[in-house]
Amino acid sequence: MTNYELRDYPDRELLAMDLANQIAGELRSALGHRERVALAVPGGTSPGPVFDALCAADLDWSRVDVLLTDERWVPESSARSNTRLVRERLLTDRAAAARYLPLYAAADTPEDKLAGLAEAIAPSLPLAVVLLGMGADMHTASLFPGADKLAEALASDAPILLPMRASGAPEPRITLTAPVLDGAMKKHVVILGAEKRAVLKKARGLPPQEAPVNAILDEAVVHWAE
Ligand SMILES: O=C1O[C@H](COP(=O)(O)O)[C@@H](O)[C@H](O)[C@H]1O
Repeated sequence: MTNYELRDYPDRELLAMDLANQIAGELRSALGHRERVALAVPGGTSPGPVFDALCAADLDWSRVDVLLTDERWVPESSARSNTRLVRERLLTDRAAAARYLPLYAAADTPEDKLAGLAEAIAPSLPLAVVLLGMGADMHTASLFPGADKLAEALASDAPILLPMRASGAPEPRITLTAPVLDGAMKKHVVILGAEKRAVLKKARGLPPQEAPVNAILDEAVVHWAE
């Protein structure tokens, strides 16, 4: 059974401020022990307000590597690009000094660029901090229930990155695998709204093949607001 802490916030604004402060504190503390540290963040609809607060945090961003937990295989010009969200809302203000490690490069499929993208990420691992989201179908990053490479991505010997295709995802994806995400020194999950809270409860006890979010929940902190 996964063991996580659930923090309730009175509203989304307080959640975003408090979570950004926690992540900033964890990055500062990690920078006290290592020359460079890595922060992985999700795309989608939930993390924007956290990014808006985190980008102003007073820390040595020039020693921080920022990467996504997963990317949709679309160019940055697409409104669905997770990179676009990160560039517009996280890599601004003080955080503009961070180094961005992309999970996308122009090519028809993720397979075309997989090796090079993974090679660029490898020296930054393990992640100091990961922030994840969760979809209403219990996916996290691009670990979707029923996805073509889910079993490979959940395996303890999974590579750093895998391409992923799933009926719940309109385009091909590329994702950090479960051991990379779960191996982060600090893990946070942001979920918003009553529906996702009920989904999280329902996920309890299910195997990660059915509820992929369970692959990363152990010892994570889940931040929730209505
Ligand atoms: O497609 C994705 O979905 C999840 C959840 O997104 P949300 O909009 O329901 O918050 C997200 O964590 C992931 O990074 C993204 O690629």
